[in-house]
Amino acid sequence: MAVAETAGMSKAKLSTQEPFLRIENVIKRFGEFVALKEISLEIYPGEFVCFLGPSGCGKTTLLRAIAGLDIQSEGRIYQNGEDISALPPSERDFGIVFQSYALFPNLTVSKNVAYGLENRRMPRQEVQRRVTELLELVGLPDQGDKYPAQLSGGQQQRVALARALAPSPNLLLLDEPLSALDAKVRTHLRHEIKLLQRELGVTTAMVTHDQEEALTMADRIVVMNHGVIEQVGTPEQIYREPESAFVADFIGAMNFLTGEVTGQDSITIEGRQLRCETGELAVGKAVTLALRPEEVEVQTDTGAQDNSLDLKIVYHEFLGPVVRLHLGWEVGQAPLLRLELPAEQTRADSLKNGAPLTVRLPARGLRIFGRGER
Ligand SMILES: Nc1ncnc2c1ncn2[C@@H]1O[C@H](COP(=O)(O)OP(=O)(O)OP(=O)(O)O)[C@@H](O)[C@H]1O
Repeated sequence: MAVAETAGMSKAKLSTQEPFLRIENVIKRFGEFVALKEISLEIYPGEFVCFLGPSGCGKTTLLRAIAGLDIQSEGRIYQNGEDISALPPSERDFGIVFQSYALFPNLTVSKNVAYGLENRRMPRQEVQRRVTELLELVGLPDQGDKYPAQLSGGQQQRVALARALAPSPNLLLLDEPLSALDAKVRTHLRHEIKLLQRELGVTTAMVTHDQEEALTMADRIVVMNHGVIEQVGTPEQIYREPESAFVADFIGAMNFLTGEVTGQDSITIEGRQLRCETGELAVGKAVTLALRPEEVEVQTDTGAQDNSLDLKIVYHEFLGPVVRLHLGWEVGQAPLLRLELPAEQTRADSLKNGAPLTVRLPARGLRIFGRGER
């Protein structure tokens, strides 16, 4: 099925396919406030796409526009080649799961799952067969006669998923489906939803503000901020090649250093010269350098090396498997960099606050953004 092919598909491959969902210049206003500012996006058959961003960035508004629950103020939405821009939700082809399970409390689990099918006047026997199939699919084969209040949060969310999938929609919309659950259940269900989505091959868009959720579940992540899309890419692209300082900061941990361009391959930070590809940037331009903590190298051999800095441990935190070090010029000053080292490879006596540490900032890891972009 399309899913196996879509997972990890390259950009080039994706663009040769017809998108299943095409969002074109969508604007959504609430009075004076513009929640979505000309959003354009294509989602391909069988893809699992996550809308990720901070609170208020517009991800739920975008999902609701796709569902027709909040019609966009401008722009068009096409699903499977059909212009659905003005269709009411009842005439669109999707299943949706909300954060709050939104099950009918007075109906049994089976009746909840059957709800959409009975509305479509499916014959009773067929409804029963489908409900049994769905409950098995979500791992609740024996719970049909219970009421929602008799189930745990995770189980209720499985029922909500079964209900959304019952009419075999071609599009599954998930609005923070896991955020009300405790951490262990969340991680487990994350994996199960992903497996189920692959098995069914249903095109899926999920809203989340949890970057780990997006990184582990999505084929592609749409990073949003203030009503615009900052970047669209595979989890790896988003993590390794952030296109803006916002994305670099929002996904994973990042060190930011302020500096100034001094040549085509050099930058200074606080008077120290670093080798770094600066491309077309003008000499004198103020920039922000970004480097992941795991890209900072501890220099053990003596002798001057490119891009090395003699720093001190300003403070450190023991996190079990790793020790997080905050490094700066002097103890008492704001730290400049942070990095993590495996706890078992670090001697406790070498980790005293104030202890000197020489680190290297490899040129290949340094990303440059214009100052003030964040
Ligand atoms: N019905 C509405 N009336 C007025 N403003 C709204 C309405 N719905 C959303 N907004 C505003 O639009 C912006 C985007 O809201 P949206 O719910 O899409 O954000 P979000 O990214 O999903 O955030 P969160 O993670 O907090 O749910 C917010 O500033 C919100 O206050």
